[in-house]
Amino acid sequence: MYYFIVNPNSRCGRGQNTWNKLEETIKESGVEYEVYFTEKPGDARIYAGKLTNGCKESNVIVAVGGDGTVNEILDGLCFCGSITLGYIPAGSGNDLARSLKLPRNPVRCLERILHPKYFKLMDYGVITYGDGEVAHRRFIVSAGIGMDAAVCHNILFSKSKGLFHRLHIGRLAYLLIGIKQLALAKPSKGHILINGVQKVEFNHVYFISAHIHPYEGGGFKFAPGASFEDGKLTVCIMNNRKKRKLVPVLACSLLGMKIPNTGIRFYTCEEIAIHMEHPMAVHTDGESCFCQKDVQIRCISKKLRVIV
Ligand SMILES: Nc1ncnc2c1ncn2[C@@H]1O[C@H](COP(=O)(O)OP(=O)(O)OP(=O)(O)O)[C@@H](O)[C@H]1O
Repeated sequence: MYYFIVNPNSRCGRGQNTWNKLEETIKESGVEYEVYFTEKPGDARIYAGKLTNGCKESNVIVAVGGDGTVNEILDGLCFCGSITLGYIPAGSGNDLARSLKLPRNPVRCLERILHPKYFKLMDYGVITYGDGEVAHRRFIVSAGIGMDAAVCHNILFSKSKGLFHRLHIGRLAYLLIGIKQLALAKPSKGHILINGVQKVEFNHVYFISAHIHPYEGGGFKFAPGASFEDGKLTVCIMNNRKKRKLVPVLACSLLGMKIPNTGIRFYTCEEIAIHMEHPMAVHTDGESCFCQKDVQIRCISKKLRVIV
């Protein structure tokens, strides 16, 4: 059985257009399917939970939307039966699709899902945060604290996002908001604890992101070495006394060029605890986890079966 969970509002309405293009092909294929449309944030998580809770059958859950929709679905999944995830990108950033090199044409993506040849057992991450009531949230692409998350928060609440998408210059919105956040960003002191044993202190951290996949923020290749099959997080730490040194790092990440090694450090680990002296914005797959001083992030190895 195929269950499609569609965010009709992803990329300011593109999700609905994408679904309209897909539906005819699905009907023609004769497969058994059901479709669920999200109406608000959180719906995809609820649908994914209801569809998989206690289910022992072999089902395919197909996300139609952006990285945020896949994030919610992954977060809601119950891994009790044989669950396979399919993804048809219809978002703004589409970092997961970029990493998996999925076809841009949604019908071609659908055909791969209806006639799958390749599956991958993929890692995912879990971020834990909160002082009183501790929250856990899964992520598929990356989670981070600091400037990158502030950009995500800004995009989520930006009024001009819709206009940029209607003009087909959505990536420009990310870039402009990124430049604004870079201008506003204030570094923090902080430290990390890698795999519970290695402590590293930092004096001027702008952001720390932990990656399962190399890209985040709509095409910034912050973690070129990240692999979704190694059971490890690639952690990227932007730490520099001079803010201007971050500009070439950000430019090279966006252009997919080799990142200069001044101001950026990488670690590979199964888990990391991050402490910042000041509360900073936190994101998972571009979705807000508010502002936090402490977060723990770990990698769950090869648990998610995905059609690629
Ligand atoms: N019907 C809906 N109306 C408004 N928001 C929704 C709806 N369904 C889901 N959402 C929320 O929309 C947000 C963004 O969704 P999604 O990630 O799919 O699209 P996007 O932001 O355009 O793409 P990307 O994350 O790749 O940049 C998520 O936070 C999700 O919870």
